[in-house]
Amino acid sequence: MTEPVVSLTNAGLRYGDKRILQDLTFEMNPGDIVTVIGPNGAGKTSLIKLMLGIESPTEGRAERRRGARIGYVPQNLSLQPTLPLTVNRFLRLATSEHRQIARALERTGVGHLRQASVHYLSGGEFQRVLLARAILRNPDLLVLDEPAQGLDVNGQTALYELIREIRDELNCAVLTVSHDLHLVMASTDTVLCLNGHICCRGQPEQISRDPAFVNLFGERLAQTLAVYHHHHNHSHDL
Ligand SMILES: Nc1ncnc2c1ncn2[C@@H]1O[C@H](COP(=O)(O)OP(=O)(O)OP(=O)(O)O)[C@@H](O)[C@H]1O
Repeated sequence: MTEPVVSLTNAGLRYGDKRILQDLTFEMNPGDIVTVIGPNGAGKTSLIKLMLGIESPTEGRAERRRGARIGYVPQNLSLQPTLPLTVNRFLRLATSEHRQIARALERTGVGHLRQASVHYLSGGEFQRVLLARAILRNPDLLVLDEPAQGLDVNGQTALYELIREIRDELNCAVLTVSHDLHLVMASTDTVLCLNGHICCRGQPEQISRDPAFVNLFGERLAQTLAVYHHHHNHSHDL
């Protein structure tokens, strides 16, 4: 059996007196696509911090496989607007390997933007540049915090398809945080429903019938989502 890329065992997190996360036990293995959903303040970003090792659990354990490489696409990244910065130079902050940069940009469909200014990219283009940056070193775990924010429906679908293709090629584990439940239901293998603790988890169809999910998101939404899960066998251009 292969060792999980990252695992949490009864992990909890407190900030001072405030308990943010408790009793989290789950692991990510190569090829897994897991999406974390939950209301505002549920601890989704805090969970990512535990997985990335930015925060240490105040209870239980968080472990990463020795030598595991992690690629991270942040929720938002503000770049100093007065600083001239091309896409190429932005990625060179992460690696000096020209070939890696070219390959990653081609892979995410924005090879033609290499000399463009990062300040003039559209939301969808910038997300793809961030994704290229995250896959520069062939990560074992790709973590994306609301990657489809601000994209239109076609852009979101295309981005999720791209993430799935990258998973197939790199055989990495993918952990995503998303607020868009419809998209989640259509594009992930496993949903982890978080509200300080793991309320429920499983395949999208299964989850949408789980009482804990219905309780958290409401009957009507759960019913719409139950019929939403389907497989994409076609692609959408940006
Ligand atoms: N460094 C910190 N110190 C104290 N409290 C914090 C800290 N970081 C987060 N929190 C609190 O932890 C809780 C969970 O925050 P977190 O950002 O993980 O939630 P989230 O599910 O990502 O929320 P959202 O969907 O709104 O982005 C919030 O109540 C937040 O105020």
